[in-house]
Amino acid sequence: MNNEKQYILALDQGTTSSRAILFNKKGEIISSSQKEFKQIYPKPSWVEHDPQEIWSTQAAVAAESVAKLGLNGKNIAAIGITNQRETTIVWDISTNQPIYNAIVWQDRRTAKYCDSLKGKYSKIIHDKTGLIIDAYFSASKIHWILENVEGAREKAEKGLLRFGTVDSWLIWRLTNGKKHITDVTNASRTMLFNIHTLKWDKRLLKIFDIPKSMLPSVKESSAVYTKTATTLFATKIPISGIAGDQQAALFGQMCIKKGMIKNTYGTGCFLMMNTGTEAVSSKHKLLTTIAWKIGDEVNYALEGSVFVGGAAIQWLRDGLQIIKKAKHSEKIANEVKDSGGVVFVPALTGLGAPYWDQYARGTLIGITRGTKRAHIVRATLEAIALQSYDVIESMLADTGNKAKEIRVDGGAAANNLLMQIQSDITNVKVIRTKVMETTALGAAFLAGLSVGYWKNIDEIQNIWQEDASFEANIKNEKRDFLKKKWRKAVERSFNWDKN
Ligand SMILES: Nc1ncnc2c1ncn2[C@@H]1O[C@H](COP(=O)(O)OP(=O)(O)O)[C@@H](O)[C@H]1O
Ligand SMILES: O=P(O)(O)OC[C@H](O)CO
Repeated sequence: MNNEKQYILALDQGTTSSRAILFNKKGEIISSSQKEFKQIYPKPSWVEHDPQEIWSTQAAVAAESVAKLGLNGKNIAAIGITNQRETTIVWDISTNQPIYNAIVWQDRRTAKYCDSLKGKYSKIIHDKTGLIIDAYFSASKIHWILENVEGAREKAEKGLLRFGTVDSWLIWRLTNGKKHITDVTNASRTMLFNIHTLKWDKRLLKIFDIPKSMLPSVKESSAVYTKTATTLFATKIPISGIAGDQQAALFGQMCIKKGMIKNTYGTGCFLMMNTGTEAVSSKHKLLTTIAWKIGDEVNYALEGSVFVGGAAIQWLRDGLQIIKKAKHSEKIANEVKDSGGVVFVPALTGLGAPYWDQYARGTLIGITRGTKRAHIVRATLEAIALQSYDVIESMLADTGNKAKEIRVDGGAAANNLLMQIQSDITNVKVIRTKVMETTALGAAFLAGLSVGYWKNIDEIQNIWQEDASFEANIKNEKRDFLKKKWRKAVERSFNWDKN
């Protein structure tokens, strides 16, 4: 193998776009391509994607990222796959066609069905899967397809249907229908997988009435699973890493030791803490999930998601129209030294972890005649940090750990003031990584490890680099004051939309 001309190709299939990124040995991006695809909203609260478009955009960016540097398949040492999680695709192996659109993780059509399971099954499902019963996860979406797509149930009983999260679907296509596999991280988001035994769970399959023949075989996150067919690239390339996008980001941030935390500030904020080889059951409504399995060792994580993170800044821009660009929020918020008593709870779509109140609504409170635009913008940055703090505090309470640092990435992590506020409020050092594409980087690391592109995790750890760090710089009284006001405001946002 000529190492100088060998790269790792990461396929990052996200909720709004498909990306392909080529990394070199130093973990640097040498090429990338991205294509957005259609969001389909057939009814309020329903969200779908066209699985064929997921595949065609992903294949197109993969080819483009390689071709634009004049490279070809021979220059790719391995492919790593990372993906939007929970999104559910069911296809028919006799036609090789999906029988319905992909039902996206955000889709709420199965909320009532999930509610009907709660009384009887909450504990057993939580004990086995680490998850809280919700329409978010794949199981109820598969159930819906089997119940609502004509002929689906009969086909499933005959063994003709396959289910996959997006990683499985991409691998099915990359191998021309030869491999039906997934990895433990994606399996752990289906609500059908026992995260302790690492097996599909018979009882859960019965509860959701799903035949086992539909499910992929479950692999570790870093291993040579198969090679690509020669349709996309003329050469057969090993596929050797798979992880759901938040888990891949945790790995890309090299949060490999127990207690390490990452926060991705995108539309929402996705927080994860590595809990080592122990699956910690949360007392604060966080999810327990598999971080990765490498060799025989499984690492677990606690996860908490904040629904509205950077999206609060989008709302200032597009809804209130008090800023022109997201990045202006930093300069404007810096015009004032604090929010002047204004607190904003951006519960625009309810509140996620650790509150889980779907009826909470946005609450802007503490306004006086002296309130200016800058106070509201600053309160919005504070809100992103305070929501993240709530999740981190829950993680620390669940584990008894002390946080040494928080590693951050995502679009809004570019905002230095937000990062400073995060450190001030949490009283923990915040470290922004140099390669902000940590999700793709994580998938590349997992793929590169199993083909020997990188020798071991120690070698990868030396690649990970910090861009900037932020240390807490406020007095305890001010921190306590901010938290106290925040709690008061959050309470006022609860249940607002309930009759
Ligand atoms: N400088 C900034 N300050 C604050 N928020 C920002 C900044 N730049 C981008 N954002 C916010 O970050 C989000 C985009 O981040 P990104 O990681 O691309 O999100 P996603 O992957 O969820 O689409 C948007 O919600 C945007 O409002
Ligand atoms: O595609 P993203 O980055 O919005 O991530 C989606 C998550 O995996 C959903 O759980």
